[in-house]
Amino acid sequence: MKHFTQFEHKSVADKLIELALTYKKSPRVDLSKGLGKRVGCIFLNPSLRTRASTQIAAMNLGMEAIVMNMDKEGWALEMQNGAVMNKGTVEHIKDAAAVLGTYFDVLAVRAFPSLTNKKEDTEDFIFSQFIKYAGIPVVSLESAIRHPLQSLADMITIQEHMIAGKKPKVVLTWAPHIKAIPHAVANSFAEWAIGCGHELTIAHPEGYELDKKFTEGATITPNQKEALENADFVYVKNWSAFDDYGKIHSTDSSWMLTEAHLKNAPNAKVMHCLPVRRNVELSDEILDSERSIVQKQAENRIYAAQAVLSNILGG
Ligand SMILES: NCCC[C@H](NC(=O)CCC(=O)O)C(=O)O
Ligand SMILES: NC(=O)OP(=O)(O)O
Repeated sequence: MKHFTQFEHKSVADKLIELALTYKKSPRVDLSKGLGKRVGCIFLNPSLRTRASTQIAAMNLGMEAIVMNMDKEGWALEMQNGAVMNKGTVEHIKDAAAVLGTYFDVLAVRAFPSLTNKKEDTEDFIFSQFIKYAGIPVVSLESAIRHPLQSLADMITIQEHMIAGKKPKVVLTWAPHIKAIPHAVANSFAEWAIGCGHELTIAHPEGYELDKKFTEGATITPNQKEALENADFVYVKNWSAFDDYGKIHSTDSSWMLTEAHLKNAPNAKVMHCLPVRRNVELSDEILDSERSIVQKQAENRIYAAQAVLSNILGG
């Protein structure tokens, strides 16, 4: 594997899930694999899970991880080719990424969307600049359009909790939020769930259609109640409008998932990537109940990252 940026193929996903579960049983079984290797974790946006789990994953492989919170402690990066840099930006991505490429064996990057420039965001412009100029393998720590390490952890978590021999009904439901939120987690979850062969239903209010390239193969409905019937896994997530790019069309609190929403889904496990706005997206009663597997997802972020780094190291 060169870069890790998106779902490639079910066979690759299956191998990564299997390797992650091996590491979960014996986290340090490959402790010598990454000795002498370094991963640079570049954050252009905040993080709790991705930041810590990627460092732990690297340490479990004997790698050194260096984290740079570029949004707070780095030079302001210029992304536009040919820019006359006489304003706020200090260093061009061409120069910065090339330097990072000489310091590290693997580069891991978080670069959220602007939610104002649809063209640049959908092309994953900023993230692609790192791939273009670093010259080493690049891992996505959430880009403008995808969050593949989250989705891999989600697929591992579903595999661990599904009933053997029963094809689970997986539902991705939109939830309210107070802010305009990226599409990356929802896009990626759809891409991986469909790619891994799960039966996926996506429920959202009118106006919240996701980019079709991620949702082909899913059943899409504005009827949350119907979607939730007999669900086995319910992934709760807010996203802003995609067509009317980055806008908030609804804050309808009836979409917040509560126990009452799940009366026809007695076995449903509830998922969220975290951080979650309690009692806005999801109720306390669900998050604090046996239904919630959000902590399992967060734990699996370590082994997802470890499987990906191990695969990139090769051997
Ligand atoms: N990395 C996981 C989620 C990141 C981002 N959440 C946020 O921006 C939450 C911000 C807030 O709640 O204020 C998202 O949903 O795409
Ligand atoms: N789920 C997730 O990516 O969390 P962080 O934003 O805290 O890294």
